[in-house]
Amino acid sequence: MSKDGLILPKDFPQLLNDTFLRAARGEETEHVPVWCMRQAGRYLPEFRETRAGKDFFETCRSPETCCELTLQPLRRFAFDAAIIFSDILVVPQAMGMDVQMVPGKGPTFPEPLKEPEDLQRLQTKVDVGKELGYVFKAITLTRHKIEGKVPLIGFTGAPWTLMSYMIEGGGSNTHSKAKRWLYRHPESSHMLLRMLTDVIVEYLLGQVAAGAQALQVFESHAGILGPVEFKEFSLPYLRDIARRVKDKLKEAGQDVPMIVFAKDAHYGVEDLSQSNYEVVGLDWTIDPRSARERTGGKVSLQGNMDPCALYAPKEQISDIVKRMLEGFGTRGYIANLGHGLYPDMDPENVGAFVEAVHQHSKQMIKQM
Ligand SMILES: O=C(O)CCc1c2[nH]c(c1CC(=O)O)Cc1[nH]c(c(CC(=O)O)c1CCC(=O)O)Cc1[nH]c(c(CC(=O)O)c1CCC(=O)O)Cc1[nH]c(c(CC(=O)O)c1CCC(=O)O)C2
Repeated sequence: MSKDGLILPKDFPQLLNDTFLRAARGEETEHVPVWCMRQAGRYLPEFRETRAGKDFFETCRSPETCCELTLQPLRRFAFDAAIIFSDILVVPQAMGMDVQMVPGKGPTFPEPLKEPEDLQRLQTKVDVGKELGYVFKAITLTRHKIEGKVPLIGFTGAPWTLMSYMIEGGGSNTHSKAKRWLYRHPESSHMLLRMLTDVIVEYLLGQVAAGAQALQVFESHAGILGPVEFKEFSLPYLRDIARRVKDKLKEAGQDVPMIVFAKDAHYGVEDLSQSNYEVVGLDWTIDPRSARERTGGKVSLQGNMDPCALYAPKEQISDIVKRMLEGFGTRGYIANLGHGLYPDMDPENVGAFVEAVHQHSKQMIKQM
């Protein structure tokens, strides 16, 4: 245990494939590592079978089921990393909000935050270990059961994305209720973003203590902000999270790569590459070569094939992957989609994507 009480993971099986971790740190690899956001998900028949008839958040609270769902895609595909099965909305729940996953509708908050006074409904001091201990248990169990095959990624939603859900009460096209707060109640907005940041820092540290070997922060709703609002309401909190998590981990002698994925935040790529994250995740609307130029070799990059390219015939997927690899280059690069897998995707095409990344990148690296 460190002097600050961060209990470090131990006694886990030895890691057999560290390609993903090396790529995150910009080190040499034999092939480009690949994983997919939402790789444990509804596109897999075995996922649908395990989830059948069970409430979504009940599933999230069962460490055994989360472990099983996390491992399912690894039994089919040669992914180079796994991401723990959970959801970003467990954080608002830990802060005292009721969140339900309504089939066919998605996340629903029966009592969203409407006015700044509603912040009083939130727990000010969240006991993260108590409220989110089930995620930590799932991580520890999965770290054992994964048998060192690949590293396990922990994750969280970023403050702005969670704030927008808490105010909108669910998904939204305009996010106008949440953005209204930014323009009308900037101080209360900052107060909520700070509260979320504090919980997220503890949550990520808890995930590492439980066994997470990398961390991804999802700012899924970055694109709804303009550059000015992004710099005020998203970026400072993303930076603060990485700095505080890294400072604590350093004290404990731990070095865990962190990935920031701010979807549709084209304008923020330069800033994100200087925000204490080792890896910047990209959606498919950014050209790989321009992302490399704009980040100037300061970080590794992750992404960014259009998920819909998985609807293409397999040979075409292979060509698209080859083009993407040529654009990013093979060093300091983690192949992924530009967003999560959709429920109607064909698992065979996911397999073709993974195979194409490995095959083309091995050839490219050999020819260097
Ligand atoms: O693969 C894994 O093991 C983890 C998968 C995972 C799930 N949720 C998230 C992840 C991490 C990852 O993407 O790899 C994270 C996540 N949940 C939501 C968001 C925001 C967003 O989509 O706007 C994110 C961040 C990543 C992202 O940007 O995609 C919020 C959310 N959670 C669910 C839904 C409904 C849905 O139908 O997808 C949403 C989006 C609502 C909206 O605003 O449009 C529920 C959900 N979470 C996960 C699954 C499994 C799957 O994808 O099939 C689901 C579906 C519900 C179910 O299984 O019944 C897991």
